Amino acid sequence: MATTNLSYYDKATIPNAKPFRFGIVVSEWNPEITENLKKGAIDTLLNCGTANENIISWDVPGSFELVYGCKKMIQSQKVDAIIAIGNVIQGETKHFDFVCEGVTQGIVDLNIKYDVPVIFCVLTDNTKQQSLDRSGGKLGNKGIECAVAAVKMAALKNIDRNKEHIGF
Ligand SMILES: Nc1c(NC[C@H](O)[C@H](O)[C@H](O)CO)[nH]c(=O)[nH]c1=O
Ligand SMILES: CC(=O)[C@@H](O)COP(=O)(O)O
Repeated sequence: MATTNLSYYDKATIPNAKPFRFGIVVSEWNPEITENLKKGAIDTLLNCGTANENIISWDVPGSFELVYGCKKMIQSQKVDAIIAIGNVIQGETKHFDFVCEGVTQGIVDLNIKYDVPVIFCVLTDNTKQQSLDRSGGKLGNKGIECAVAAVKMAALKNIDRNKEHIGF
């Protein structure tokens, strides 16, 4: 059964994003999809109070390189959360499986190793239509969903700071 719409959120349930700085790492494979995911994410971060100058975005060649790009961003930038954006579409061979497995486990590993939440915004679809439907189509935009997750996780990361300062 197809998923529910990915784009609905209630701002009242989301911490104020003003204090936070966000990283976005974007795969250049399937740019028609990943650029829409990126736009949805940025629009949502701004709508939740993030200052434009507090969003830093890097591109990497493919979803498999998202792991290294996120690691490099964690090591060199002061960010409160990172959104890893990619789109892997099934081809003729098992390559899809290995790319998806690699980026998935790699992002899990980053969340374990470092104290910066990395949000999994990678569409792993059987067809391009499934990707279109989830990047601004009839099922919404996963970039919006992941930006909301990034704001909530940034607040959790800073839970020990003054609570009213981060909107609890
Ligand atoms: N087929 C897709 C790829 N493949 C490229 C890999 O991500 C990687 O860049 C390459 O194996 C070199 O290390 N990447 C996607 O993001 N989406 C695809 O559909
Ligand atoms: C999903 C992919 O990795 C893309 O490179 C398609 O690969 P293939 O058609 O060779 O399986």
